[in-house]
Amino acid sequence: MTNIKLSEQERDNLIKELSIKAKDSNYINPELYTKYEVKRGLRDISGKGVLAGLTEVGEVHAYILDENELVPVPGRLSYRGIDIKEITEGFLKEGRYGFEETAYLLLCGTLPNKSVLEQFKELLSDAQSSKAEFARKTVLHIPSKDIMNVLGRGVLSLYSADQNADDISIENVLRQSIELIACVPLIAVYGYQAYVHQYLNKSLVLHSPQPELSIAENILHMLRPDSKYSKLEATLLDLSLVIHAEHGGGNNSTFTTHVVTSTGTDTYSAIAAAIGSLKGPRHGGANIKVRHMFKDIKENIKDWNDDEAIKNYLTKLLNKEAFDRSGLIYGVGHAVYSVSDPRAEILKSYAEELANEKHVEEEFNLYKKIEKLAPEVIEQHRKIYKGVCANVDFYSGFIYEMLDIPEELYTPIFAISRVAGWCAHRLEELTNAGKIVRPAFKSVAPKREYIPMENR
Ligand SMILES: CC(=O)SCCNC(=O)CCNC(=O)[C@H](O)C(C)(C)COP(=O)(O)OP(=O)(O)OC[C@H]1O[C@@H](n2cnc3c(N)ncnc32)[C@H](O)[C@@H]1OP(=O)(O)O
Ligand SMILES: O=C([O-])CC(=O)C(=O)O
Repeated sequence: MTNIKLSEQERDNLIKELSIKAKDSNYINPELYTKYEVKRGLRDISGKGVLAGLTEVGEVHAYILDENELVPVPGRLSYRGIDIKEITEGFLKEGRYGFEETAYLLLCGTLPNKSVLEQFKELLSDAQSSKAEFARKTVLHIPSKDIMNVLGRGVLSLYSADQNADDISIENVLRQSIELIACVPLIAVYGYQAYVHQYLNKSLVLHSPQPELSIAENILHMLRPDSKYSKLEATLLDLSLVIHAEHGGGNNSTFTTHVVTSTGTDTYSAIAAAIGSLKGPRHGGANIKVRHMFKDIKENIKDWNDDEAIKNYLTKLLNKEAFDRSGLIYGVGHAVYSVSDPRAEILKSYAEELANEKHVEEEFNLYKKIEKLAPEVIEQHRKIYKGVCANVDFYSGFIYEMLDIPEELYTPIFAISRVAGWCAHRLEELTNAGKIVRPAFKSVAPKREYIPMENR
Protein backbone atom coordinates (compact mmCIF):
# COMPACT_ATOMS: atom_id res chain seq x y z
CA MET A 1 0.00 0.00 0.00
CA THR A 2 2.83 2.39 0.80
CA ASN A 3 6.62 2.45 0.93
CA ILE A 4 6.73 4.36 4.23
CA LYS A 5 8.07 2.29 7.10
CA LEU A 6 7.14 3.45 10.62
CA SER A 7 9.06 2.51 13.75
CA GLU A 8 7.02 1.09 16.62
CA GLN A 9 7.33 4.40 18.48
CA GLU A 10 6.23 6.40 15.43
CA ARG A 11 3.29 4.09 14.93
CA ASP A 12 2.17 4.49 18.57
CA ASN A 13 2.47 8.28 18.34
CA LEU A 14 0.52 8.36 15.09
CA ILE A 15 -2.28 6.24 16.55
CA LYS A 16 -2.41 8.58 19.56
CA GLU A 17 -2.66 11.61 17.28
CA LEU A 18 -5.37 9.98 15.12
CA SER A 19 -7.31 8.96 18.22
CA ILE A 20 -7.44 12.59 19.36
CA LYS A 21 -8.90 13.56 15.96
CA ALA A 22 -11.35 10.63 16.12
CA LYS A 23 -12.45 11.64 19.61
CA ASP A 24 -12.91 15.31 18.67
CA SER A 25 -14.78 14.63 15.46
CA ASN A 26 -17.07 12.04 17.08
CA TYR A 27 -18.20 14.32 19.89
CA ILE A 28 -21.87 15.30 19.75
CA ASN A 29 -23.15 18.06 22.01
CA PRO A 30 -25.35 16.35 24.67
CA GLU A 31 -27.92 19.17 24.35
CA LEU A 32 -28.71 17.97 20.82
CA TYR A 33 -29.98 14.68 22.22
CA THR A 34 -32.50 16.66 24.28
CA LYS A 35 -33.32 18.99 21.39
CA TYR A 36 -34.18 16.11 19.03
CA GLU A 37 -35.75 14.03 21.82
CA VAL A 38 -33.41 11.13 21.17
CA LYS A 39 -34.26 8.14 23.37
CA ARG A 40 -30.69 7.48 24.49
CA GLY A 41 -30.14 3.80 25.20
CA LEU A 42 -33.65 3.40 23.78
CA ARG A 43 -34.95 4.66 27.12
CA ASP A 44 -37.38 7.52 27.80
CA ILE A 45 -36.62 10.38 30.15
CA SER A 46 -37.72 8.36 33.21
CA GLY A 47 -35.39 5.50 32.28
CA LYS A 48 -38.21 3.26 30.96
CA GLY A 49 -37.40 1.30 27.80
CA VAL A 50 -38.96 2.24 24.46
CA LEU A 51 -41.48 -0.44 23.51
CA ALA A 52 -39.75 -2.28 20.66
CA GLY A 53 -41.50 -5.62 20.53
CA LEU A 54 -43.85 -8.17 22.00
CA THR A 55 -42.86 -11.52 23.47
CA GLU A 56 -44.31 -14.54 25.17
CA VAL A 57 -40.92 -16.04 26.02
CA GLY A 58 -40.13 -14.18 29.23
CA GLU A 59 -41.49 -11.38 31.37
CA VAL A 60 -39.49 -9.01 33.56
CA HIS A 61 -41.80 -7.41 36.08
CA ALA A 62 -40.46 -4.50 38.12
CA TYR A 63 -43.17 -1.87 38.58
CA ILE A 64 -46.90 -1.27 38.53
CA LEU A 65 -48.85 1.66 37.13
CA ASP A 66 -50.75 3.59 39.75
CA GLU A 67 -52.79 6.46 38.28
CA ASN A 68 -50.25 6.77 35.48
CA GLU A 69 -47.33 6.79 37.98
CA LEU A 70 -44.72 4.04 37.78
CA VAL A 71 -44.43 2.45 41.21
CA PRO A 72 -41.39 0.17 41.66
CA VAL A 73 -42.14 -3.23 43.16
CA PRO A 74 -39.96 -6.25 44.04
CA GLY A 75 -38.77 -7.82 40.78
CA ARG A 76 -40.35 -10.95 39.32
CA LEU A 77 -39.27 -12.99 36.32
CA SER A 78 -41.31 -15.57 34.49
CA TYR A 79 -40.55 -17.93 31.64
CA ARG A 80 -43.53 -18.59 29.36
CA GLY A 81 -45.75 -17.18 32.10
CA ILE A 82 -44.36 -19.35 34.93
CA ASP A 83 -42.53 -17.61 37.78
CA ILE A 84 -38.87 -18.74 37.99
CA LYS A 85 -39.26 -19.24 41.73
CA GLU A 86 -41.95 -21.84 41.03
CA ILE A 87 -39.84 -23.41 38.27
CA THR A 88 -36.76 -23.75 40.48
CA GLU A 89 -38.72 -24.93 43.52
CA GLY A 90 -40.55 -27.41 41.28
CA PHE A 91 -37.62 -29.37 39.89
CA LEU A 92 -35.56 -29.07 43.08
CA LYS A 93 -38.42 -30.54 45.11
CA GLU A 94 -38.72 -33.38 42.62
CA GLY A 95 -34.95 -33.98 42.81
CA ARG A 96 -34.26 -33.26 39.09
CA TYR A 97 -31.86 -31.08 37.20
CA GLY A 98 -33.85 -28.27 35.61
CA PHE A 99 -31.88 -26.71 32.76
CA GLU A 100 -33.00 -29.16 30.05
CA GLU A 101 -36.69 -28.77 30.85
CA THR A 102 -36.24 -24.99 31.07
CA ALA A 103 -34.69 -24.97 27.60
CA TYR A 104 -37.62 -27.02 26.31
CA LEU A 105 -40.09 -24.66 27.99
CA LEU A 106 -38.44 -21.61 26.42
CA LEU A 107 -38.17 -23.10 22.92
CA CYS A 108 -41.49 -24.94 22.72
CA GLY A 109 -43.66 -22.91 25.09
CA THR A 110 -44.91 -25.60 27.51
CA LEU A 111 -43.50 -27.79 30.26
CA PRO A 112 -42.51 -31.19 28.86
CA ASN A 113 -44.01 -34.34 30.36
CA LYS A 114 -41.67 -37.15 31.37
CA SER A 115 -41.42 -38.90 28.01
CA VAL A 116 -41.15 -35.68 26.01
CA LEU A 117 -38.36 -34.51 28.31
CA GLU A 118 -36.52 -37.81 27.84
CA GLN A 119 -36.81 -37.43 24.03
CA PHE A 120 -35.59 -33.83 24.22
CA LYS A 121 -32.59 -34.88 26.33
CA GLU A 122 -31.87 -37.57 23.74
CA LEU A 123 -31.78 -34.89 21.03
CA LEU A 124 -29.36 -32.85 23.18
CA SER A 125 -27.00 -35.73 23.88
CA ASP A 126 -27.10 -36.85 20.23
CA ALA A 127 -26.03 -33.35 19.23
CA GLN A 128 -23.32 -33.37 21.89
CA SER A 129 -21.77 -36.60 20.72
CA SER A 130 -22.03 -35.83 17.01
CA LYS A 131 -20.49 -32.35 17.37
CA ALA A 132 -17.95 -33.02 20.18
CA GLU A 133 -15.10 -33.82 17.83
CA PHE A 134 -15.78 -30.74 15.70
CA ALA A 135 -16.01 -28.52 18.80
CA ARG A 136 -12.68 -29.87 20.09
CA LYS A 137 -10.93 -29.31 16.78
CA THR A 138 -12.28 -25.78 16.40
CA VAL A 139 -11.24 -24.51 19.80
CA LEU A 140 -7.93 -26.34 20.14
CA HIS A 141 -6.72 -24.81 16.92
CA ILE A 142 -6.47 -21.20 18.19
CA PRO A 143 -6.57 -21.01 22.02
CA SER A 144 -7.52 -17.69 23.56
CA LYS A 145 -7.36 -16.20 27.04
CA ASP A 146 -10.92 -15.02 26.57
CA ILE A 147 -13.43 -17.86 26.45
CA MET A 148 -16.25 -15.56 25.26
CA ASN A 149 -14.11 -14.94 22.20
CA VAL A 150 -13.69 -18.71 21.82
CA LEU A 151 -17.47 -19.12 22.09
CA GLY A 152 -18.17 -16.52 19.41
CA ARG A 153 -15.69 -18.13 17.03
CA GLY A 154 -16.80 -21.64 17.96
CA VAL A 155 -20.44 -20.87 17.25
CA LEU A 156 -19.56 -19.25 13.91
CA SER A 157 -17.46 -22.25 12.94
CA LEU A 158 -20.40 -24.63 13.57
CA TYR A 159 -21.83 -23.08 10.38
CA SER A 160 -19.24 -25.07 8.38
CA ALA A 161 -20.38 -28.32 10.00
CA ASP A 162 -24.02 -27.68 9.08
CA GLN A 163 -25.19 -28.87 5.65
CA ASN A 164 -28.30 -26.68 5.93
CA ALA A 165 -26.85 -23.67 7.73
CA ASP A 166 -28.75 -20.89 5.93
CA ASP A 167 -32.24 -22.39 6.10
CA ILE A 168 -34.26 -20.15 8.43
CA SER A 169 -37.41 -22.29 8.51
CA ILE A 170 -38.66 -22.85 12.07
CA GLU A 171 -37.97 -26.57 11.81
CA ASN A 172 -34.36 -26.04 10.82
CA VAL A 173 -33.75 -23.22 13.32
CA LEU A 174 -35.21 -25.36 16.11
CA ARG A 175 -32.78 -28.17 15.18
CA GLN A 176 -29.90 -25.68 15.18
CA SER A 177 -31.07 -24.26 18.52
CA ILE A 178 -31.02 -27.69 20.18
CA GLU A 179 -27.58 -28.34 18.74
CA LEU A 180 -26.31 -25.00 20.03
CA ILE A 181 -27.70 -25.57 23.54
CA ALA A 182 -25.87 -28.91 23.51
CA CYS A 183 -22.61 -27.72 21.95
CA VAL A 184 -21.92 -24.33 23.52
CA PRO A 185 -20.98 -25.97 26.87
CA LEU A 186 -18.46 -28.17 25.03
CA ILE A 187 -16.92 -25.21 23.20
CA ALA A 188 -16.64 -23.28 26.50
CA VAL A 189 -15.03 -26.08 28.51
CA TYR A 190 -12.71 -27.27 25.74
CA GLY A 191 -11.82 -23.64 25.10
CA TYR A 192 -10.89 -23.31 28.76
CA GLN A 193 -8.81 -26.51 28.68
CA ALA A 194 -6.99 -25.27 25.57
CA TYR A 195 -6.28 -21.97 27.35
CA VAL A 196 -4.95 -23.73 30.47
CA HIS A 197 -2.71 -25.91 28.32
CA GLN A 198 -1.42 -23.13 26.08
CA TYR A 199 -1.07 -20.26 28.54
CA LEU A 200 -0.64 -21.95 31.94
CA ASN A 201 1.52 -24.84 30.73
CA LYS A 202 -0.73 -27.51 32.20
CA SER A 203 -1.66 -30.89 30.72
CA LEU A 204 -4.44 -30.87 28.18
CA VAL A 205 -7.57 -32.48 29.67
CA LEU A 206 -10.26 -33.53 27.18
CA HIS A 207 -13.11 -35.59 28.60
CA SER A 208 -15.94 -36.55 26.26
CA PRO A 209 -19.46 -35.59 27.35
CA GLN A 210 -21.47 -38.49 28.79
CA PRO A 211 -24.98 -38.98 27.38
CA GLU A 212 -26.52 -39.95 30.74
CA LEU A 213 -25.36 -36.72 32.43
CA SER A 214 -27.22 -33.41 32.57
CA ILE A 215 -25.63 -30.36 30.94
CA ALA A 216 -24.52 -29.03 34.36
CA GLU A 217 -22.99 -32.39 35.28
CA ASN A 218 -21.26 -32.64 31.92
CA ILE A 219 -19.70 -29.20 32.41
CA LEU A 220 -18.18 -30.32 35.73
CA HIS A 221 -17.23 -33.73 34.36
CA MET A 222 -15.38 -32.19 31.37
CA LEU A 223 -13.83 -29.43 33.47
CA ARG A 224 -12.29 -31.43 36.30
CA PRO A 225 -9.22 -33.54 35.46
CA ASP A 226 -10.56 -36.32 37.75
CA SER A 227 -14.16 -35.75 36.50
CA LYS A 228 -15.39 -35.66 40.12
CA TYR A 229 -18.13 -33.39 41.42
CA SER A 230 -20.64 -33.51 44.22
CA LYS A 231 -24.42 -33.58 43.84
CA LEU A 232 -24.58 -30.14 45.51
CA GLU A 233 -22.09 -28.65 43.00
CA ALA A 234 -24.03 -29.97 40.00
CA THR A 235 -27.35 -28.87 41.54
CA LEU A 236 -26.14 -25.29 42.09
CA LEU A 237 -24.58 -25.02 38.64
CA ASP A 238 -27.81 -26.34 37.10
CA LEU A 239 -29.85 -23.84 39.14
CA SER A 240 -27.61 -21.05 37.93
CA LEU A 241 -28.12 -22.17 34.32
CA VAL A 242 -31.88 -22.11 34.84
CA ILE A 243 -32.06 -18.61 36.29
CA HIS A 244 -29.74 -17.07 33.67
CA ALA A 245 -31.58 -18.61 30.70
CA GLU A 246 -33.94 -15.81 29.75
CA HIS A 247 -34.70 -12.18 30.49
CA GLY A 248 -37.29 -10.84 28.08
CA GLY A 249 -36.63 -9.32 24.67
CA GLY A 250 -35.10 -6.01 25.71
CA ASN A 251 -31.85 -7.04 27.38
CA ASN A 252 -28.93 -6.11 25.17
CA SER A 253 -27.91 -9.58 23.98
CA THR A 254 -31.47 -10.78 23.32
CA PHE A 255 -32.31 -7.55 21.57
CA THR A 256 -29.15 -8.09 19.51
CA THR A 257 -30.54 -11.52 18.59
CA HIS A 258 -33.79 -9.88 17.44
CA VAL A 259 -31.96 -7.18 15.47
CA VAL A 260 -29.60 -9.59 13.73
CA THR A 261 -32.33 -12.20 13.15
CA SER A 262 -34.52 -9.56 11.50
CA THR A 263 -32.05 -9.34 8.61
CA GLY A 264 -32.77 -12.96 7.65
CA THR A 265 -29.24 -14.12 8.45
CA ASP A 266 -28.26 -17.58 9.71
CA THR A 267 -28.57 -18.84 13.29
CA TYR A 268 -24.80 -18.98 13.91
CA SER A 269 -24.32 -15.32 12.94
CA ALA A 270 -27.19 -14.22 15.21
CA ILE A 271 -26.01 -16.19 18.24
CA ALA A 272 -22.36 -15.15 17.77
CA ALA A 273 -23.50 -11.52 17.80
CA ALA A 274 -25.45 -12.10 21.02
CA ILE A 275 -22.35 -13.65 22.62
CA GLY A 276 -20.40 -10.51 21.72
CA SER A 277 -23.04 -8.40 23.43
CA LEU A 278 -23.22 -10.52 26.57
CA LYS A 279 -19.46 -10.26 27.06
CA GLY A 280 -19.69 -6.55 27.84
CA PRO A 281 -19.00 -5.57 31.48
CA ARG A 282 -22.31 -3.67 31.69
CA HIS A 283 -24.14 -6.87 30.77
CA GLY A 284 -23.13 -10.50 31.45
CA GLY A 285 -19.44 -9.62 31.70
CA ALA A 286 -20.24 -7.91 35.00
CA ASN A 287 -20.00 -11.23 36.88
CA ILE A 288 -16.24 -11.48 36.42
CA LYS A 289 -15.84 -7.75 37.10
CA VAL A 290 -17.65 -8.23 40.42
CA ARG A 291 -15.12 -10.87 41.48
CA HIS A 292 -12.19 -8.68 40.51
CA MET A 293 -13.77 -5.67 42.21
CA PHE A 294 -14.14 -7.68 45.42
CA LYS A 295 -10.48 -8.75 45.26
CA ASP A 296 -9.61 -5.06 45.07
CA ILE A 297 -12.00 -4.17 47.90
CA LYS A 298 -10.50 -6.85 50.13
CA GLU A 299 -7.01 -5.57 49.44
CA ASN A 300 -7.96 -1.95 50.11
CA ILE A 301 -10.30 -2.17 53.08
CA LYS A 302 -8.78 -3.51 56.28
CA ASP A 303 -11.90 -3.64 58.45
CA TRP A 304 -14.75 -5.23 56.50
CA ASN A 305 -17.20 -4.02 59.14
CA ASP A 306 -16.25 -0.36 58.75
CA ASP A 307 -19.18 1.16 56.85
CA GLU A 308 -17.42 4.51 56.40
CA ALA A 309 -14.32 2.90 54.84
CA ILE A 310 -16.56 0.87 52.51
CA LYS A 311 -18.55 3.96 51.49
CA ASN A 312 -15.33 5.86 50.82
CA TYR A 313 -14.09 3.09 48.59
CA LEU A 314 -17.43 2.90 46.73
CA THR A 315 -17.31 6.67 46.23
CA LYS A 316 -13.84 6.29 44.75
CA LEU A 317 -15.24 3.68 42.37
CA LEU A 318 -17.92 6.12 41.19
CA ASN A 319 -15.35 8.90 40.87
CA LYS A 320 -13.17 6.68 38.66
CA GLU A 321 -10.43 6.71 41.30
CA ALA A 322 -10.36 3.01 42.14
CA PHE A 323 -10.32 -0.45 40.55
CA ASP A 324 -10.82 -0.29 36.75
CA ARG A 325 -11.67 3.44 36.82
CA SER A 326 -14.83 2.92 34.79
CA GLY A 327 -17.01 4.73 37.34
CA LEU A 328 -19.16 1.63 37.87
CA ILE A 329 -19.95 -0.49 40.89
CA TYR A 330 -20.37 -3.86 39.24
CA GLY A 331 -23.24 -6.19 40.10
CA VAL A 332 -25.40 -3.27 41.20
CA GLY A 333 -28.06 -1.44 39.20
CA HIS A 334 -30.36 -2.65 36.47
CA ALA A 335 -32.13 -1.18 33.48
CA VAL A 336 -35.51 -2.49 34.72
CA TYR A 337 -35.35 -3.74 38.31
CA SER A 338 -35.03 -1.23 41.11
CA VAL A 339 -36.34 -2.81 44.33
CA SER A 340 -34.87 -6.28 43.74
CA ASP A 341 -33.72 -8.71 41.06
CA PRO A 342 -35.38 -12.05 41.87
CA ARG A 343 -32.37 -13.97 40.53
CA ALA A 344 -29.98 -12.14 42.87
CA GLU A 345 -32.25 -13.11 45.77
CA ILE A 346 -32.17 -16.78 44.80
CA LEU A 347 -28.39 -16.70 44.34
CA LYS A 348 -27.91 -14.84 47.62
CA SER A 349 -29.69 -17.54 49.63
CA TYR A 350 -27.46 -20.25 48.08
CA ALA A 351 -24.36 -18.07 48.51
CA GLU A 352 -25.15 -17.85 52.23
CA GLU A 353 -25.63 -21.60 52.55
CA LEU A 354 -22.40 -22.36 50.69
CA ALA A 355 -20.44 -19.68 52.56
CA ASN A 356 -21.44 -21.25 55.87
CA GLU A 357 -20.44 -24.65 54.62
CA LYS A 358 -17.09 -23.40 53.27
CA HIS A 359 -16.44 -21.17 56.33
CA VAL A 360 -16.22 -17.93 54.35
CA GLU A 361 -19.04 -16.19 56.22
CA GLU A 362 -16.93 -13.05 56.62
CA GLU A 363 -16.72 -12.63 52.86
CA PHE A 364 -20.46 -13.25 52.49
CA ASN A 365 -21.05 -10.51 55.10
CA LEU A 366 -18.88 -8.16 53.05
CA TYR A 367 -21.06 -8.90 50.01
CA LYS A 368 -24.17 -8.13 52.06
CA LYS A 369 -22.66 -4.85 53.23
CA ILE A 370 -21.78 -3.75 49.70
CA GLU A 371 -25.24 -4.80 48.53
CA LYS A 372 -26.72 -2.46 51.15
CA LEU A 373 -24.28 0.46 50.90
CA ALA A 374 -23.70 0.63 47.12
CA PRO A 375 -27.26 1.78 46.26
CA GLU A 376 -27.00 4.54 48.90
CA VAL A 377 -23.70 5.77 47.46
CA ILE A 378 -24.90 5.53 43.84
CA GLU A 379 -28.04 7.49 44.69
CA GLN A 380 -25.88 10.23 46.22
CA HIS A 381 -23.68 10.55 43.14
CA ARG A 382 -25.86 9.79 40.12
CA LYS A 383 -29.21 11.00 38.84
CA ILE A 384 -31.44 8.04 39.70
CA TYR A 385 -35.04 7.83 38.47
CA LYS A 386 -35.76 4.56 40.16
CA GLY A 387 -33.84 2.75 42.92
CA VAL A 388 -30.82 0.53 42.37
CA CYS A 389 -30.35 -2.98 43.71
CA ALA A 390 -27.99 -5.94 43.40
CA ASN A 391 -28.43 -7.70 40.05
CA VAL A 392 -27.96 -11.31 38.94
CA ASP A 393 -24.21 -10.80 38.45
CA PHE A 394 -23.62 -9.73 42.06
CA TYR A 395 -23.53 -13.11 43.81
CA SER A 396 -22.97 -15.51 40.89
CA GLY A 397 -19.17 -15.22 40.76
CA PHE A 398 -18.91 -15.71 44.54
CA ILE A 399 -20.92 -18.93 44.18
CA TYR A 400 -18.80 -20.09 41.24
CA GLU A 401 -15.64 -19.44 43.22
CA MET A 402 -16.97 -21.52 46.10
CA LEU A 403 -17.80 -24.25 43.57
CA ASP A 404 -14.19 -24.06 42.35
CA ILE A 405 -15.21 -22.98 38.85
CA PRO A 406 -12.44 -20.97 37.15
CA GLU A 407 -13.19 -17.28 36.68
CA GLU A 408 -12.52 -17.51 32.93
CA LEU A 409 -15.79 -19.46 32.72
CA TYR A 410 -18.04 -17.11 34.71
CA THR A 411 -19.42 -15.17 31.73
CA PRO A 412 -19.31 -18.22 29.41
CA ILE A 413 -21.59 -20.05 31.88
CA PHE A 414 -24.04 -17.16 31.49
CA ALA A 415 -23.80 -17.61 27.70
CA ILE A 416 -24.23 -21.42 27.91
CA SER A 417 -27.50 -20.75 29.70
CA ARG A 418 -28.74 -17.71 27.73
CA VAL A 419 -28.33 -19.53 24.38
CA ALA A 420 -31.69 -21.12 25.24
CA GLY A 421 -33.35 -17.71 25.65
CA TRP A 422 -31.67 -16.24 22.57
CA CYS A 423 -32.81 -19.19 20.43
CA ALA A 424 -36.38 -18.93 21.76
CA HIS A 425 -36.44 -15.24 20.83
CA ARG A 426 -34.96 -15.99 17.41
CA LEU A 427 -37.77 -18.45 16.78
CA GLU A 428 -40.29 -15.84 17.95
CA GLU A 429 -38.77 -13.14 15.73
CA LEU A 430 -38.79 -15.45 12.70
CA THR A 431 -42.37 -16.50 13.39
CA ASN A 432 -43.83 -13.03 13.81
CA ALA A 433 -41.84 -10.04 12.73
CA GLY A 434 -40.86 -10.17 9.08
CA LYS A 435 -39.71 -6.56 9.36
CA ILE A 436 -36.05 -5.54 9.45
CA VAL A 437 -35.18 -3.64 12.67
CA ARG A 438 -34.09 -0.21 11.56
CA PRO A 439 -34.43 2.77 13.92
CA ALA A 440 -33.65 6.31 12.80
CA PHE A 441 -30.48 8.34 13.38
CA LYS A 442 -30.57 12.05 12.74
CA SER A 443 -27.45 13.50 11.17
CA VAL A 444 -26.26 16.63 13.00
CA ALA A 445 -23.12 17.09 10.92
CA PRO A 446 -22.71 20.41 9.11
CA LYS A 447 -22.64 20.11 5.29
CA ARG A 448 -19.12 20.33 3.85
CA GLU A 449 -17.52 20.30 0.42
CA TYR A 450 -15.16 17.59 -0.77
CA ILE A 451 -11.65 19.16 -0.98
CA PRO A 452 -9.23 17.87 -3.64
CA MET A 453 -6.02 16.41 -2.18
CA GLU A 454 -3.76 19.29 -3.31
CA ASN A 455 -5.93 21.87 -1.46
CA ARG A 456 -6.14 20.15 1.95
C1 LIG B 1 -27.18 -9.49 33.30
C2 LIG B 1 -27.10 -8.01 33.35
O1 LIG B 1 -26.88 -7.41 32.36
S1 LIG B 1 -27.38 -7.26 34.84
C3 LIG B 1 -26.43 -5.75 34.76
C4 LIG B 1 -24.96 -6.04 34.91
N1 LIG B 1 -24.17 -4.83 34.86
C5 LIG B 1 -23.55 -4.31 35.95
O2 LIG B 1 -23.62 -4.87 37.05
C6 LIG B 1 -22.71 -3.08 35.73
C7 LIG B 1 -23.06 -2.00 36.74
N2 LIG B 1 -24.36 -1.48 36.51
C8 LIG B 1 -24.60 -0.59 35.50
O3 LIG B 1 -23.70 -0.20 34.75
C9 LIG B 1 -26.01 -0.08 35.31
O4 LIG B 1 -26.74 -0.25 36.50
C10 LIG B 1 -26.75 -0.80 34.16
C11 LIG B 1 -25.96 -0.68 32.86
C12 LIG B 1 -26.95 -2.27 34.46
C13 LIG B 1 -28.12 -0.15 34.02
O5 LIG B 1 -27.90 1.18 33.73
P1 LIG B 1 -29.10 2.19 33.54
O6 LIG B 1 -30.17 1.53 32.79
O7 LIG B 1 -28.53 3.44 32.99
O8 LIG B 1 -29.61 2.34 35.02
P2 LIG B 1 -30.32 3.58 35.70
O9 LIG B 1 -31.22 4.29 34.74
O10 LIG B 1 -30.90 3.07 36.97
O11 LIG B 1 -29.07 4.50 36.03
C14 LIG B 1 -29.18 5.84 36.38
C15 LIG B 1 -27.80 6.41 36.52
O12 LIG B 1 -27.08 5.69 37.54
C16 LIG B 1 -25.90 5.15 37.01
N3 LIG B 1 -25.67 3.82 37.58
C17 LIG B 1 -26.55 2.82 37.67
N4 LIG B 1 -25.95 1.75 38.21
C18 LIG B 1 -24.68 2.10 38.45
C19 LIG B 1 -23.58 1.41 38.99
N5 LIG B 1 -23.67 0.14 39.37
N6 LIG B 1 -22.42 2.07 39.12
C20 LIG B 1 -22.33 3.36 38.72
N7 LIG B 1 -23.33 4.06 38.19
C21 LIG B 1 -24.50 3.42 38.06
C22 LIG B 1 -26.15 5.02 35.52
O13 LIG B 1 -24.95 5.01 34.78
C23 LIG B 1 -26.97 6.28 35.27
O14 LIG B 1 -26.12 7.39 35.27
P3 LIG B 1 -26.00 8.34 33.98
O15 LIG B 1 -27.39 8.85 33.75
O16 LIG B 1 -25.02 9.37 34.41
O17 LIG B 1 -25.53 7.45 32.88
O1 LIG C 1 -32.44 -7.23 31.36
C1 LIG C 1 -31.32 -6.69 31.27
O2 LIG C 1 -31.14 -5.54 30.82
C2 LIG C 1 -30.10 -7.40 31.70
C3 LIG C 1 -30.34 -8.67 32.44
O3 LIG C 1 -30.60 -8.70 33.62
C4 LIG C 1 -30.26 -9.93 31.70
O4 LIG C 1 -30.13 -9.93 30.47
O5 LIG C 1 -30.34 -10.99 32.34
